Amino acid sequence: MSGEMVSAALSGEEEEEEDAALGYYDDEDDLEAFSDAELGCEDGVLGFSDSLNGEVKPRILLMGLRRSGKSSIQKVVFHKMSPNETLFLESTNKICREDVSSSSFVSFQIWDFPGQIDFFDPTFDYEMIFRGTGALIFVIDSQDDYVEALSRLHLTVTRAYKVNPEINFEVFIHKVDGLSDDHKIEKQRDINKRANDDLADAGLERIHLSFYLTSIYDHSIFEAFSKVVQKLIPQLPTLENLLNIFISNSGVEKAFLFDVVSKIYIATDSSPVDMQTYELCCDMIDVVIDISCIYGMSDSEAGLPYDEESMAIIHLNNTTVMYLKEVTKFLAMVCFLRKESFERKGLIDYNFHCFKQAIQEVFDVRVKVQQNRKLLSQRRRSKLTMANGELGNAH
Ligand SMILES: Nc1nc2c(ncn2[C@@H]2O[C@H](COP(=O)(O)OP(=O)(O)OP(=O)(O)O)[C@@H](O)[C@H]2O)c(=O)[nH]1
Repeated sequence: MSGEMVSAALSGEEEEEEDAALGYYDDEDDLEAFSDAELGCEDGVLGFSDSLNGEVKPRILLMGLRRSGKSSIQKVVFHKMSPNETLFLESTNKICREDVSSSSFVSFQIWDFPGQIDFFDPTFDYEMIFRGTGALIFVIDSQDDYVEALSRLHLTVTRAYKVNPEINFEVFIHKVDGLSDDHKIEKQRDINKRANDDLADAGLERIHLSFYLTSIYDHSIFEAFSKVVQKLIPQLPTLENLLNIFISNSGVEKAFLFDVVSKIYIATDSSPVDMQTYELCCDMIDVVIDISCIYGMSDSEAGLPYDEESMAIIHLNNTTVMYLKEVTKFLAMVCFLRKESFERKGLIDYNFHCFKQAIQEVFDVRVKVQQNRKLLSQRRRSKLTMANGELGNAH
């Protein structure tokens, strides 16, 4: 009965285009607007002008003073580096940009600006950088004196806002692992107040800053990143709704949609998230990927050992079952349910199948819109070229 309800609610088109679904987020074909020389970049994987890609793959900048922890955050979240190894990371001496986009749902760029370089130098095109940005994360080292960091935050935020008022400004009060709970709250209150006072003095109180306490030594950095990314996903309400329908019809207590590489959750149902549940999900993803890496791949294979066959079941000692299943190339669902509910695994799997189809339909719409816009702009361009040609002949 419940299965039918879900299938009725979720199913739409009959055809299942698995390959298309798996390739939703590939945006390399669309990177056309700026040449590498204009961008001053080294690897050339960039498409600032392409706002559509920005919608499907949220684009995020990570900025902050020297040694605030930017590279460490990137390495720990996206490269599975252990926090202790970041002690040996070398400081970046020039403006350095790195893309994290090929293996994850999250498209993410780190702009590492060494302290002494003025990135508002007229030869440096900051307008172009901010124009295509969805979120700007500014990292402040909470264990250091943060007066300079706050003035740079103010400068960065005000300039960025002028270029693109749509940017979400996210402040990571970082390295809080060394602080007591009271001290953490006190730091957050102080930084929040000073940063907002500076904006008010400049008559810019409409700029909204969000603050997070983070550390690479626990899950707070993943949790904060999840919240930043979720704000940039236009399909979020639909994803949440689908997860709500799925859990209520399957006897599941909690379900998360995870980006497997980064362990960022891009959506969850509307019941509250507690940190422990989230940490368990992260641990489960680690176990699945690590075991698959060691035992699931042949020597010739490369890349992430994660495919449509990927799934795992873990029975906890408190009668809770954790169930992980592949949704797309980058995404997995992790759910929590009671042992009794798991006896109806057939129903859960059927509902999951409907859920997966619905997710594909959601992203299909985006792909179609993207393709239509591309076609339209191509037509416009060729019309313009023809008109110019005719004008040239008339002369
Ligand atoms: N205690 C603590 N130390 C951290 C944390 N994150 C980073 N660090 C340390 O901070 C130092 C600087 O980190 P980096 O990641 O190199 O900082 P960065 O901002 O990239 O520095 P530049 O490349 O100079 O701009 C390293 O020794 C890290 O181990 C954290 O959450 N807690």
